[in-house]
Amino acid sequence: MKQYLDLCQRIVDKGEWVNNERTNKRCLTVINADLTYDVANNQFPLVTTRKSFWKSAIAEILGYLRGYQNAADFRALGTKTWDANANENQAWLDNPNRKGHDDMGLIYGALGRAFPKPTGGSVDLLKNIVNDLSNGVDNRGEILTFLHPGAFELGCLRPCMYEHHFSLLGDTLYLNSTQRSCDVPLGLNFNMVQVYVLLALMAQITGKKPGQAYHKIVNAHIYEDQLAPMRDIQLTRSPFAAPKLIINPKIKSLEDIETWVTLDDFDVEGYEHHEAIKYPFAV
Ligand SMILES: Nc1nc(=O)c2c([nH]1)NC[C@@H]1CN(c3ccc(C(=O)N[C@@H](CCC(=O)O)C(=O)O)cc3)CN21
Ligand SMILES: O=c1ccn([C@H]2C[C@H](O)[C@@H](COP(=O)(O)O)O2)c(=O)[nH]1
Repeated sequence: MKQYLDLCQRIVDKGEWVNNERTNKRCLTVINADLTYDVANNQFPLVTTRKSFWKSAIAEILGYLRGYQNAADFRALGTKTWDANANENQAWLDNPNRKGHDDMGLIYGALGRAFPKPTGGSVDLLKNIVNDLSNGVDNRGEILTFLHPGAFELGCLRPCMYEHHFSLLGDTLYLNSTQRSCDVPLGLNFNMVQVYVLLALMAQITGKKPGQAYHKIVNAHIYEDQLAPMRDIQLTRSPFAAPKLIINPKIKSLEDIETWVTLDDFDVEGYEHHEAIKYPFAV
């Protein structure tokens, strides 16, 4: 939590204003931040200086792992967070590749679960990684990527957290996740949860011990209409201790994640938080 607040404070104190064309808003911006999550000791990086809707964040990452590309599928899992990007962004509404209401196009898991090969056909990156790790193999390239520059015009948004690289040292699993663009008041709340859950879940289904998760952020920003609530409300609050994440131990395979896992299989213990803050969302 301290590292999150430090990043917010750094943006407020040292950020530079950058005009963003896609959203037509200005963003107070810094370049490069490195966050670490202690999954080994179950220090769940949930924001406590406002109420965090952690179940929505887990629904998003489950949807990515399942290869979803439709906002209705994300709603069925328990989050409405993709509705606006699927249905309210004019550039995507005008894009001839959009296949109707709720379509998000070729994004995130839709790419990572069927990454097109230059020679034809596709690779299920996630399945290969799970197979390797389950067999104790780390080929130094256990990379789940959602980034395909040739597919940008086929999706409603380029992936923000675009790469997850898994590593084994003995029977301990590590994760390095990379994010190109980060809406710190809204998105990062979720992204910290997602990096943590991804390592915890992958360790559980491959029979490894979770170690640390390292989260690299390149462009970290606060939109102009989010600055006052961040600076004048959230940053004046004192954080509470980190809660614990409980994952149903019956989740044992990638197939479990693909078929029956729901948000009921996740719980948080000891979550003390301040009141919710409603931050504006830039579409
Ligand atoms: N501008 C922007 N910021 C983002 O963080 C973001 C995007 N766009 N587009 C793609 C996804 C969607 N994400 C979202 C979308 C909405 C919320 C949001 O409204 N959060 C509220 C309430 C969540 C709830 O009730 O479930 C919050 O207070 O955290 C968060 C992340 C993250 N990503
Ligand atoms: O997981 C996510 C997804 C999105 N975001 C934020 C980062 C930016 O504010 C927007 C995406 O806009 P781009 O113009 O494509 O950079 O969404 C996030 O923080 N986390």
